[in-house]
Amino acid sequence: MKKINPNIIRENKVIEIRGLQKAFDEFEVLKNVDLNLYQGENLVVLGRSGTGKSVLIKIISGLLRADAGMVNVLGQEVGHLSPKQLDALRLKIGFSFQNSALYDSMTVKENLEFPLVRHSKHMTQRDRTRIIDVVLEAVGLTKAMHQMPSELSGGQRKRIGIARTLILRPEIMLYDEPTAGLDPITCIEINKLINEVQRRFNTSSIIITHDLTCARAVGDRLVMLLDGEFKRQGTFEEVFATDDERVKAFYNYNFID
Ligand SMILES: Nc1ncnc2c1ncn2[C@@H]1O[C@H](COP(=O)(O)OP(=O)(O)OP(=O)(O)O)[C@@H](O)[C@H]1O
Repeated sequence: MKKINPNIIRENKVIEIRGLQKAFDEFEVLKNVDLNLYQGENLVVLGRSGTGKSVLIKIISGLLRADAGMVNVLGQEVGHLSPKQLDALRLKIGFSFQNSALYDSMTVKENLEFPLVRHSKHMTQRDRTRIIDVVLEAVGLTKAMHQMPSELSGGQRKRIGIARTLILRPEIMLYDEPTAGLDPITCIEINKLINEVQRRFNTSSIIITHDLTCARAVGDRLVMLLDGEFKRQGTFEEVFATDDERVKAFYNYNFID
């Protein structure tokens, strides 16, 4: 189980969502979502397939518009931002997606350089190299600097994907299924890395996962989406201390073979 994280600042909500609703035609995916992400916190979002976790992430990052409710990210109401303001906000959010989508024709270094060249045009080559060194060291892959993505294992690619996300020093990290498709030992390494990123880069994170071992290792707090609302929240033990069959089924799926 994760130790108590002393770096969470509960007075400071980096994400605040109230009464969020989103439907596609008749299908109400998010019915009434309230959510806080506190500064320095790792928040795990659990939920069965199709419950709207990705829709939630897309609304937070302004890729989808909510039908109703308030979504405030880093002090800004996402639904009220111009495209330019949204782009600026997105630079403060790091996305780590399931297929870390590295450019296959570029070396690891070139992959990491790409966001810097694009978004920090006035940075010197020396500063770029320094930042690349910092993030590669943080993910434990300094030796992979000149390798091609095809020469890396799935776990290493995941690490480089996280390094590329960190390179612009985001305040918020969004991890979508960070351990999907990885073997159990590599999962443990990625869980450690998620906690290390939180500690070292002082990020606040939302981690979407079905993997309860991951949830227990990285989550300071967990929330579970059930029928379009967050009906359970707390520590791992608190979330699963219930007779609700839907929650029990989720637990049993993970821990009983
Ligand atoms: N752009 C869209 N248009 C129509 N329906 C959509 C759209 N995006 C998502 N949905 C529907 O919303 C529901 C929730 O989708 P979402 O991708 O958020 O699920 P999820 O909880 O992330 O699932 P998974 O764990 O499988 O990724 C699904 O039924 C999906 O078909």
